[in-house]
Amino acid sequence: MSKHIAILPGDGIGPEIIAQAVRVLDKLIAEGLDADYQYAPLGGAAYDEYGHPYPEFTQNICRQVDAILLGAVGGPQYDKLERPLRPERGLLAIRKDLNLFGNLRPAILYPELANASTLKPEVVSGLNILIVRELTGDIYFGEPRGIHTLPNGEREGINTMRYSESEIRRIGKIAFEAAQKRNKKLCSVDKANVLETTELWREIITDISRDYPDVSVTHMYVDNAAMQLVKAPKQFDVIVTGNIFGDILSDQASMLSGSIGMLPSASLNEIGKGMYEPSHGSAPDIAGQNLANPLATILSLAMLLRYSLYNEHAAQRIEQAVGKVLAQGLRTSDIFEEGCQRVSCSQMGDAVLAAL
Ligand SMILES: NC(=O)C1=CN([C@@H]2O[C@H](COP(=O)(O)OP(=O)(O)OC[C@H]3O[C@@H](n4cnc5c(N)ncnc54)[C@H](O)[C@@H]3O)[C@@H](O)[C@H]2O)C=CC1
Ligand SMILES: CC(C)CC(=O)C(=O)O
Ligand SMILES: [Mg+2]
Repeated sequence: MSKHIAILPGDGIGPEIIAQAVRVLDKLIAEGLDADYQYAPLGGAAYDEYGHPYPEFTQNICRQVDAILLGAVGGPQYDKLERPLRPERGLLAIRKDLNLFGNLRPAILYPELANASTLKPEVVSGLNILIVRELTGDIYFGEPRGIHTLPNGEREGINTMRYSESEIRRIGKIAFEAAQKRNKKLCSVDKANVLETTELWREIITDISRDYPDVSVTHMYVDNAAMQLVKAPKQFDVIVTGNIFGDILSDQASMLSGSIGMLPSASLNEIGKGMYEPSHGSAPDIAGQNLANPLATILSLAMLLRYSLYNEHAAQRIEQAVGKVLAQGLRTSDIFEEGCQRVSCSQMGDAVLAAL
């Protein structure tokens, strides 16, 4: 049965990087992949067209399809809008609406990029970490929130960090199962020395660990985890953490793999429906210049094929094609080094297509 995909280009570099991933998808469809796709706006693009960052038009499409491929949202022109209308709220809304609580962010260093990392090659060579980030809870969603005026006339900003036991259990399960398929090491990252929310997090992860005796579990405070990721990143196999800590640590981990332009992601619900997007944002500083690295988006398409279309063969073909173009010495500016050939976003797309 044909699979349906929604393509949400979004804002900034979103349309440029998505265009390259869609060329790859087109080629797979032309060669027999049983899938079709349609476009819908999200974020600032949706606000411009429909007055809302996650309009009904997009909701109706995204609720029906099997998988979604997203570019990125946001841009300075939207930063003065009231919060509920901002692009980033559209992104949070679609994640919540589709219950995409399980965010997988693999930080893998392609051997050819060992020198692109800002860390010494011996610190990062062979790096292969999976960050499992909870995506629909925590301080990004907790109520109350807002900016209020206190009785003394001073303003106060409020956000609320919250996690229920069931939310922790379901992300914990995903992380333990992922660790079982890898090197069976799970590090749960929290701030249980200070925050009750994460005291509960640690208690529940410890409780679940009894169901996975083959996985060795450690717990680490987030400040130490940030330091250890730079000091000795290869000590980690799978990291599980909440929404805000995972957001920050995954950007940090991206630099271990050379560039944030290399880090794909999958956001899954309980029935395998997923939204796939690069871990980076809309990069307004380079938007419209054909400079962005499209590989994180192309690798996100590979994850879509693996986790929502159950087509491991096509996923591996894409990942191998990315390996090949890096081995050929082609580099967008973010991963460029002496002796390599600097290419644009669309030229990188050309090369991946040719290598497929
Ligand atoms: N998932 C999403 O849609 C996300 C959206 N955002 C939004 O994106 C906008 C910009 O946010 P920033 O904090 O600047 O983060 P960003 O990730 O967009 O950019 C950070 C830096 O990385 C570079 N960069 C990012 N992706 C790249 C790529 N594919 N190739 C080459 N260089 C790349 C940018 O040029 C910039 O220098 C904001 O409006 C923010 O809210 C931020 C993070 C995630
Ligand atoms: C709107 C933000 C939570 C997006 C982001 O930074 C991310 O998902 O990594
Ligand atoms: Mg982020």
